[in-house]
Amino acid sequence: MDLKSNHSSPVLTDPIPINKSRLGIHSNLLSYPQSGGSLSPGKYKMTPRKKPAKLDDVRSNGWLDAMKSSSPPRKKLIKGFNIEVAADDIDIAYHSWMIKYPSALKSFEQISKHAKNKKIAVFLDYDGTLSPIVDDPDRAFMSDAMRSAVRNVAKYFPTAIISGRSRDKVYELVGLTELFYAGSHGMDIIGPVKHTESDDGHPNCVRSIDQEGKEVNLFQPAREFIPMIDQVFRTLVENTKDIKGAKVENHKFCTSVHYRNVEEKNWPIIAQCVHDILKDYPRLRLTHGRKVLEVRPVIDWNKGKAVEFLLESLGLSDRDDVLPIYIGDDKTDEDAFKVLKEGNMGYGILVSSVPKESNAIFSVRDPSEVQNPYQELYIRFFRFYLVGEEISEGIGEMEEA
Ligand SMILES: O=P(O)(O)OC[C@H]1O[C@H](O[C@H]2O[C@H](CO)[C@@H](O)[C@H](O)[C@H]2O)[C@H](O)[C@@H](O)[C@@H]1O
Repeated sequence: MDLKSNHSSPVLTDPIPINKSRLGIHSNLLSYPQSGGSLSPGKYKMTPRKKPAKLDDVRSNGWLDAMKSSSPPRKKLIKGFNIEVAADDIDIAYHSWMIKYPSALKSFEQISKHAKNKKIAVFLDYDGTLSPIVDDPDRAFMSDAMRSAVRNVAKYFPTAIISGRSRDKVYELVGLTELFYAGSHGMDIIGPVKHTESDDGHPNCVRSIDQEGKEVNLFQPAREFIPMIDQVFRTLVENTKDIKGAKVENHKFCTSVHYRNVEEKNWPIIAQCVHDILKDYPRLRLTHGRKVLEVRPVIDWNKGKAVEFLLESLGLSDRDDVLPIYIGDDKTDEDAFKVLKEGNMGYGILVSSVPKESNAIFSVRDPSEVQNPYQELYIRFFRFYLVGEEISEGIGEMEEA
């Protein structure tokens, strides 16, 4: 992305597109008045409803299907027979899927060779990638071993965390000062100061000071949505308070409604609460995560754009000698995989224990498979870059450095 020539804000201004996919519903359900579009705080529509009027919207528009498939069950049922498919069958399906998305562990040699004489930049999602998925989002901790692997790799390769959580929260969870952080799906980025002309005058980029007292660039393309998101967050807390297990998080530039701990029979109710909010706020839209509904501004910004922004800030864009690697596990990471794939500029690695379509090139099964090759990456590249040793051994054959 050329920041110099692209100084326009990613915030979509008037006319606000009535995007059917914003609500994910058929056009005849979009006859609500376009109120709430103004960003003036006095004009927010705040009509907390205890109970959604009807559940038909979310039943007919595919939300429930998306909610059910957002974090697949461990065991599959054969439709109509209620028989569990044997673990072996699931393994066979997984192994055939891996022909299309080969294991990053087994492809290490190929990745390493392609990385020869290139500068690697590493981008990491947090939940489901660095930390295992757990029931309570407040207890999604990464292990010390994972932290140390990330720290070691970041010594040699610029590394950024790009998370759906707020930047402060993900920083608190990771706790490494040597990384760059992008929160709220890339809508809140702290990146390096690049002392070039392209820094000047970007409307959403300001100089700031980080926790270490270092000068940094703070990029917040959805800044004007902060009060709106806060109001939506508060309304959602109020409207879901009687739904057992529901949890709402405020990430400053987006808000998440978790249904992992909600009984499945109540999923339509939670979906309808979110649906009703979106009807009142046409400048917000829905995205799906793992057992979570996320409400965010209708702006042309996502994790893929965040990767491009960070590469540009690091002086690593439009270069043949750069190899970005992005590791992530959910739908929001697909935007980043797509940027790398379409730009033919690096590798997306999907973390998934079940087969699913992706724009990633490689796969790993779970966070433990992120950590091991990560450590391996460090050891090998340390030798390769600093000691000049050829990369020839197969993975797993390495002794500890
Ligand atoms: O972009 P990410 O760093 O992957 O963040 C995406 C969401 O992650 C968190 O929720 C997910 O992880 C939780 C803890 O394991 C789990 O309980 C939840 O079901 C998952 O959806 C976070 O709480 C969300 O706010 C993020 O948007």
